[in-house]
Amino acid sequence: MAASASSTMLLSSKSSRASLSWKNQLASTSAFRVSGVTLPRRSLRQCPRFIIFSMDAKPTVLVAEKLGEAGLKLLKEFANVDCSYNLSPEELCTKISLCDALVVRSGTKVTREIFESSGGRLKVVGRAGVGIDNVDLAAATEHGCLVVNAPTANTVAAAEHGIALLTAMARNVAQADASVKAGKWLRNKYVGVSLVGKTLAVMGFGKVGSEVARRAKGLGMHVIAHDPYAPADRARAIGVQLVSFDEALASADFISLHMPLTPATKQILNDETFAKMKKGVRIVNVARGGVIDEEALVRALDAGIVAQAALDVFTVEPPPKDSKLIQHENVTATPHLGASTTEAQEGVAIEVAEAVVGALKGELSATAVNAPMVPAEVLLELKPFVVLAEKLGRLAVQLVAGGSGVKSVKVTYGSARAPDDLDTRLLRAMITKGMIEPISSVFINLVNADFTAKQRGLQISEERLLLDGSPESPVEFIQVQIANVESKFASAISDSGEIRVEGKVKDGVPHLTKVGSFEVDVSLEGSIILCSQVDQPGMIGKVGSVLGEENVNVSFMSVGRVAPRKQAVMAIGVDEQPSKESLKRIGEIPAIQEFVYLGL
Ligand SMILES: NC(=O)c1ccc[n+]([C@@H]2O[C@H](COP(=O)([O-])OP(=O)(O)OC[C@H]3O[C@@H](n4cnc5c(N)ncnc54)[C@H](O)[C@@H]3O)[C@@H](O)[C@H]2O)c1
Ligand SMILES: O=C(O)[C@H](O)COP(=O)(O)O
Repeated sequence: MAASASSTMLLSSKSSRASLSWKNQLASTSAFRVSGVTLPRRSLRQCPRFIIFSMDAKPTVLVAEKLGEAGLKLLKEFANVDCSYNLSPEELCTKISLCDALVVRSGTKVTREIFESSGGRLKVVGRAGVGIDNVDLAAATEHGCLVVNAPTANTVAAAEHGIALLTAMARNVAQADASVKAGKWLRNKYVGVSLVGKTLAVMGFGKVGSEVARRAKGLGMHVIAHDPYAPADRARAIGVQLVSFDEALASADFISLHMPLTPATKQILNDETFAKMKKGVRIVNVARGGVIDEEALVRALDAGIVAQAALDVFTVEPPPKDSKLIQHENVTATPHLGASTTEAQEGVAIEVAEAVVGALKGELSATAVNAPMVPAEVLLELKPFVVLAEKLGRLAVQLVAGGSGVKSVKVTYGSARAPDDLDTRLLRAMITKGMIEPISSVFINLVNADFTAKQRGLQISEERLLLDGSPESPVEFIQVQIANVESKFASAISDSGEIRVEGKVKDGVPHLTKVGSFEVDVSLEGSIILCSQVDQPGMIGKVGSVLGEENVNVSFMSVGRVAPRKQAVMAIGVDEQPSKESLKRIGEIPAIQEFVYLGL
């Protein structure tokens, strides 16, 4: 098999200029990285197509917002880096078709138009921070683009800023500072409130929320938290009680917001919920502006329900200059500074650069936002089965008669592993890839496999068959069945009426071991010819000599039969594609009832 036909990278695109150039370079490359492991070139045939990347190629990374030096250095070691800040949406759309990865902070909207304008070249979006609400994840997934973020490096900075706002608000630091600078000395006006003994409700008890809680306890506050998804024992461990949303609102003197902006949290603080709060409550928001209905907050401030608010984030950033909220005397505002410490920015830059480089190298990222995370050791173990899965998908779909329309696919994994000890997402993605790519122009990868299958109305159900024996190998066999279709090779229809192909990995090489109800054994390394006939002597020789005359090398031959001299299926592995003329001659061999050539 030609290297260029089987080699591309994790997130490549059929139409990508970059992947074409990588493919060209692959032809002269002697080693490849597969999920962090360097493989010799001859291992290519056994590698899943979407996790290979040529170490010689240099992708292009567009850094659209200021990134810490250490991160830039990491990116430059691996890629051509274009730092272009303050691009207009139109300029970004123009540039993106020349880029394999894009790195942003919260200031760039990564819209559907950007993915569409990339022409399939954009493989990775790196968000140098936590929140990915500025990235159209659905569009990224549809375009097979991986989104990675930097979820941990700015946690402490955000928590510290939350505490800074909490204490500054309670003591009117910002307002008092402005008044002193204006030549005033208003000691009575800026009398604050104490924190000790007050109840703080942390809304969203994730990374930042729990760090805020820890620090607030150090200030002597009574801390409660609301988070429908947080484990109670994690809260208990730092002396925080998890409470319902309404209970948090009703009992808090201070509310600090730390949830992501999602459809469920959008404007979660609104007229109705402000009405449930203690009069004189104080609110801190270092999460996202959109979780507060800002007009309702102004009303609540005017009504004295909310005594003060300290806000780092806004629905529109920057907010309009004449915003009533910003201008409100009881509001302290900062320009989205939560993550802006020197330390956090260096950390975030390194975290995102590592994730982007890893993704471009074909490693499955630990910080992937729109793809399942498959740990490296699982990936390594599944590698040969991943190849098998794709090839079975390719075989199965080629056996479908034209006009049948594939709707329902059942995959059975025979395994001695406990059910929760086999992660099949990667295998499912490869079967999907094998089935869809030969019949469409879409390039399938782990990011878009399930989405694309769903979009095409392809239902893939999975079943585990628990086998006796050693669970050393993750999978004993994989069976792919396509229901409710006709086959162009009738013998591929099983006793139960579906097209069925089954395969195993033998000595690291994928083999086809069943077609319909016939047992065969042929290595899935080249392409395959399947013939059906009544079992009789001389058939292998007849077909072999037609192929030999054309110098087509036969790599494997195997005959599966119901019983001696009864119906049989002959599977022939070939290294080269036979000509139409040779295939016609095979079909004309009198004993052959039907045959099909299946490219892999
Ligand atoms: N201002 C800044 O510069 C800055 C810096 C860092 C993070 N952030 C923002 O802070 C927020 C939290 O970041 P994180 O790193 O802690 O994220 P995280 O994912 O660790 O925590 C978010 C928590 O919110 C919880 N949550 C989800 N829906 C909820 C709901 N309806 N009600 C209550 N809780 C809910 C989740 O269960 C999770 O525990 C994000 O919005 C992030 O973008 C802002
Ligand atoms: O979600 C985040 O990480 C913060 O909001 C930080 O955003 P920034 O990278 O734009 O500072």
